[in-house]
Amino acid sequence: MHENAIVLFLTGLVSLSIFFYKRRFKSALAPLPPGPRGLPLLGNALHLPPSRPWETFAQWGKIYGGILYLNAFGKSIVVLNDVNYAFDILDKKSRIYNDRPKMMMAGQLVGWGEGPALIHFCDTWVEYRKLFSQFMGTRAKVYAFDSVLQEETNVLLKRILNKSEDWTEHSRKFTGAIVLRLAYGYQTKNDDDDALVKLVNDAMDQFSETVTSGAFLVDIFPLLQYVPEWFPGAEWKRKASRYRNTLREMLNVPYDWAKEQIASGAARPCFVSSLLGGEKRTAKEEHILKWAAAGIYSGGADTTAAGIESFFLAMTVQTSHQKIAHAEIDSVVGQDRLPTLADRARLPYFEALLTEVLRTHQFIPLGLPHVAIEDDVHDGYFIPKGSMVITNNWQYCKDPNIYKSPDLFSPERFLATEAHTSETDPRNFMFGFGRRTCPGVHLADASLWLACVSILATFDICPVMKEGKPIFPSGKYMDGSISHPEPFECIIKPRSEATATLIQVL
Ligand code: HEM
Repeated sequence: MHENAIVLFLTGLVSLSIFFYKRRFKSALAPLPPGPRGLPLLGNALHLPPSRPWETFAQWGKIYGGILYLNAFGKSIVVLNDVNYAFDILDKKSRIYNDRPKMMMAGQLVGWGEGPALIHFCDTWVEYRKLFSQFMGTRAKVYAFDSVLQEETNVLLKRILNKSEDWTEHSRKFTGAIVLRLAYGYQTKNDDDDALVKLVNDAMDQFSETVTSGAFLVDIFPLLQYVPEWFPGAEWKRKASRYRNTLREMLNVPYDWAKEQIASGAARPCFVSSLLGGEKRTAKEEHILKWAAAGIYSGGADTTAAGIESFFLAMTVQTSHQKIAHAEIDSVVGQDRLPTLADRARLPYFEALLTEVLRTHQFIPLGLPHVAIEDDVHDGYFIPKGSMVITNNWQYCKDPNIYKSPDLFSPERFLATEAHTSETDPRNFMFGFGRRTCPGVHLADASLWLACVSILATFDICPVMKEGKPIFPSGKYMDGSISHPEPFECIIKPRSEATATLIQVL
């Protein structure tokens, strides 16, 4: 017994020594990636841009290269400005880069840290990924829900026809309705008064507010989490508690509704019904299912809506490209029916146009941060364990090494001809990297395609005219991890009487 303890003690000591030796060895041999020089204790905290950080990161990239290192209050941050670093580090070494940073306000105090997008690398996260893959892991699985996508697209077109100026709101309702139907089988009726839609939207707004980095001091000084709610000035702590309650409701109310539907035999096919079935589940299994269903809503609604808004923005400016797409849709689909997912392969110009919109309008400019779970040396640089690794997707789309004349809006770059091959599809990186890559990629791709092609098949989108001159939108994007275009006006009108009638009779 006594000998065993000594052996255990010595083994532990040797492992620890090897660990520290390896770490020192790695860091001694390899320097940290280059980056702006920081101040003692604060590091680069004062350099970190409060707004549109992707632009500043790209400028630093010009000075320091494709990989750069920052430090904020002792926390290591590695920014990848070159997509090849992102592929080599986050895809090829995915095993050691699939953690997420601890977000004190959104993750810990409000509670989103238990959900699929923010949870640490652990068995529960593996379970989430399995469930997503079972339900929507391939294009074919998502296309099996094409009637849901088609019905909600019809509703979107009707709303645009009735009140075109509210197109932003319509886009959000469209994506919200799809994810609620797919996650819970819940079909929104009059969603202006729909309590469930309001509940999930409130939770999502609160998520966006709390997940924005640097918005809450507790994210920078985690010790503040121990401040009691009654403490003068601790409004943020009381806010965390209110938001936590909204989150709990958002998790439970739609899930319990879906369970009742299953029990009464009225459930529509959806994520919860397909995975829960009629079987009794353990509390742990239910917990995972509940969070995974909420992950579909939180991951899918705002992101895809930002994509549709970006499409409206691009079409307002790129009117000549819009005309070419109109002609293609007319020749393949005509004006007496709407396009369907089955038409996709026969609309190559529209496909290229949408791809160019995605390249030129990056609405998730920095992806979601990954965290290194081990020390690493990459390309001669030391990346310490715990480093937050950020991909600058915004910069990849502007990189002249990937795209010829990147500032030019040219769908043709994605049309392979005998003379040239198609350039890199931005979908290869805009959905993330490694094992954390977006599990909703096929759903996002299908719903975005169907909404945008149907809008173009039926409407003309043009700039507002003032004194005979077109007023083009600024094209600027707002701050936020999901970045929406700054509000702008455009004219949306039916292309013909035939397309207006087509929508009215839907
Ligand atoms: C155009 C729309 C969308 C874009 C651009 C997008 C993009 C992304 C990105 C960049 C990430 C982070 C990947 C990484 O860490 O490397 C992500 C994660 C995620 N997305 Fe999406 N997404 C979209 C739509 C959707 C949809 C429709 C769903 C759900 C059905 C969804 C669910 C999720 C979830 C659950 C995660 C977290 C995955 C994890 O951490 O393991 N997303 N998405």
